Amino acid sequence: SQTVIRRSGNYKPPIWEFDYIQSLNSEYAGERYVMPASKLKMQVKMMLDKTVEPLDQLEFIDNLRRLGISYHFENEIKRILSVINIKYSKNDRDSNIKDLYATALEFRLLRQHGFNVSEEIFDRFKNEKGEFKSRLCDDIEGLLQLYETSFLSIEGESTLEMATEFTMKHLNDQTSIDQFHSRLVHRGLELPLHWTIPRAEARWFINVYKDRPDMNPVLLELAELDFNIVQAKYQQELKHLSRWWKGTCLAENLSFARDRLVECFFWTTGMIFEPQYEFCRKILTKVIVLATTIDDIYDVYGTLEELEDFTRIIERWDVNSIHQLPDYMQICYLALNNFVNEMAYDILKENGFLIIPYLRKAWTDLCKAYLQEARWYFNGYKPTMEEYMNTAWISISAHVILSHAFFAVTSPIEKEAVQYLQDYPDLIRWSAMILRLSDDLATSVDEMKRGDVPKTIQCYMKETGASEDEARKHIRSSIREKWKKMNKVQETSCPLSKTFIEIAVNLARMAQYMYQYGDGHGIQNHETKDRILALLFEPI
Ligand SMILES: CC1(C)[C@@H]2CC[C@@]1(C)[C@@H](OP(=O)([O-])OP(=O)([O-])[O-])C2
Ligand SMILES: [Mg+2]
Ligand SMILES: [Mg+2]
Ligand SMILES: [Mg+2]
Ligand SMILES: [Mg+2]
Ligand SMILES: [Mg+2]
Repeated sequence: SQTVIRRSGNYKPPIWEFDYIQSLNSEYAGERYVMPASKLKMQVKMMLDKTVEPLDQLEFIDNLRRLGISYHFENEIKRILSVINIKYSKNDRDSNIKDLYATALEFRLLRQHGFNVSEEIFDRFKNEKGEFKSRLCDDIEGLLQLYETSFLSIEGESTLEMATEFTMKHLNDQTSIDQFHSRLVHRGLELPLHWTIPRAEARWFINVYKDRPDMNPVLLELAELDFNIVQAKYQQELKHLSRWWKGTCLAENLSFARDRLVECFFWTTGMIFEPQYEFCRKILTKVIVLATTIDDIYDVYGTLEELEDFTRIIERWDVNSIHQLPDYMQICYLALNNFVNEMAYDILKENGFLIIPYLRKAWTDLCKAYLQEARWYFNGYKPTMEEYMNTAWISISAHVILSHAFFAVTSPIEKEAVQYLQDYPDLIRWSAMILRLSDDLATSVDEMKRGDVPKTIQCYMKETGASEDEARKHIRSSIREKWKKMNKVQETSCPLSKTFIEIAVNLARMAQYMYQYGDGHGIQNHETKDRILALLFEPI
């Protein structure tokens, strides 16, 4: 047979090997810190109850969120915000004129917690021409709060749209501000709070909060202790997953593929961080590591004929035909089949609901999209932007990740919600689009070098004649537009749980986090390595 030329991704071996992961052993994993942590939580609850001034309550809540410990106080926070919301909606707001800082903070926290607030509240800060008053330029705290709040906007909210531009401009111009605020400003301009995953914010804000003159030592102590306890939990989960991954032998049998177990697990800690969702993180890590491997089969290694055969067998879900496949595809197919059956068994046992048809559909849709891209590549066809995006929002695998997440966190499983999910609702689509756009910004230059289907940047440049820089700028503004659609979806009622919606939104956040400095997943740049060290391996 003719010699087959196979591409290579030139992927480096994993940074963290099996033996290192198995050696992880944090003192915070034991019982020793359970009592001290619960004592500190009681103290914080009492402090929260004793806080009566609305602005103090809002700042307290915002600090709890940014320190990563608000999940312990959800009921208290909901109660406090409900009371504030009642006053807010009774038009009391005009009586005690709040400054921009308090107004923006209140708006952001109320909207974040699902209360219905209108951007008209900011009209008071505009001049007769409808622009923000120039005197606001010196109000750093106000500008910063308005900036962060503006990222919660939905389409049509022109005041918040204008607020983003206005605050970005004046925050960039700032010269004389104190160290604490300049760190918040720099951080926010790099990645807005609304786009940041909770764990990353917690690790960073704990350090900044520590230096604040008016910081609350009990809050700081609980934040540090809780961060370390949760991190130790992650390490236990990672050790278990690393044994599973080694047991599949996929890394050595498919050595052309990315071997990125830790990065795949890291994705899941950004998507759902609360300790009790261990099962979900384990499922999602397996989904992402399998998607990464299969993606490399289609993008790097498989011949078109092999890929056609693999896709056909996936479509039929026909384990009896895999003897026709080359060895590397047989073992990968069986790993996928075993994983799907294992998860389906767990869910059938727990919920009495058979999910195999739904998982099959997700993986089949993914492989068909992968095949479409491979056909374009091998035939040298350059898709239009529309053709590309119609396939690429599926090939980025977000719908697979989120379908599995749904079944992992939803109990009982209602048929109506399952059907709603099967049609890939807007929430899935916008999260997938942000993942796809972020991924293409970071990975497509290397993908073009090695040989791959033209991605968003290349399609846009071909279609409009734009330069690469203009294409990147267009994609970044397109990401902001997708966020407005996602912010809208969060408001509309749908049969999906708040927990699941948060996972979908966090997937978009995690995409921007992983790809902020280039391909953090495949190329393992030092920024992503440092972030994984800080979030998964190094206690505060
Ligand atoms: C989890 C993922 C987001 C999905 C599978 C691995 C990824 C990191 C990414 O990998 P990539 O090769 O960049 O995807 P694509 O560009 O080939 O679609 C696609
Ligand atoms: Mg203050
Ligand atoms: Mg390898
Ligand atoms: Mg691909
Ligand atoms: Mg790829
Ligand atoms: Mg890519």
